[in-house]
Amino acid sequence: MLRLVGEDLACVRGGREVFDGVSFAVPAGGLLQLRGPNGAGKSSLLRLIAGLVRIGGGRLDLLGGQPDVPLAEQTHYVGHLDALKPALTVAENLEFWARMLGGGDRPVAAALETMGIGPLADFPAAVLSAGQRRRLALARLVAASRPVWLLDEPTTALDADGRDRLFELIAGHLAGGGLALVATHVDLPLAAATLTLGGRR
Ligand SMILES: Nc1ncnc2c1ncn2[C@@H]1O[C@H](COP(=O)(O)OP(=O)(O)OP(=O)(O)O)[C@@H](O)[C@H]1O
Repeated sequence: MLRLVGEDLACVRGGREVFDGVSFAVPAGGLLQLRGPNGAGKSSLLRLIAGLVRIGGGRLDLLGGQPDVPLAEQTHYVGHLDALKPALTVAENLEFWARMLGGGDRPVAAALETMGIGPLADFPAAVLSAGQRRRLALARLVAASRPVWLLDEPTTALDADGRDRLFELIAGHLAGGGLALVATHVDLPLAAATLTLGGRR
């Protein structure tokens, strides 16, 4: 069974230790909520798991995953920067991401519908509002399926409908045997374990 295990993890950025001694285990169907004050290292931990920040110490393993596929390629990381190409349409942006992520297994139109932005498919991404951009970034989760979701403040800019769609998406992912780590300052209406990072500034 799938299980993401971090043992005694350390992270150094810009020559400064952000955290050390961080351990957790998230099983299939599990949600780990990352809490802690600004600068505690929540984003750094997600980026470390996504392979975007080097591991400074400790071990990180995805047990029961695809042994020949690097962990980073089994994760979906949705960060603060929505990383959209403004000149492309909403649908083209998602097609681009689905290809990048090796997905395409689910139709782009359905992924846009899931986040309630189907009618915006042919709009240039440049004209989207902050909440619409966030919905498009989250639609990537649907367009390409990966077992480990790493979501950094995913509720930012979302209205109540957007949040409901996001929570439904996460719940469906967990019910399907995936797992998720979510850095957030708000309480999620989903059963979750909590990992609180300290506050070295
Ligand atoms: N690219 C970087 N280079 C050097 N240091 C960085 C970099 N990014 C973040 N840091 C530092 O790492 C520490 C942890 O930052 P991080 O963004 O992981 O915290 P966070 O818990 O997600 O904070 P927030 O709640 O504000 O989003 C901070 O001290 C920050 O200055």
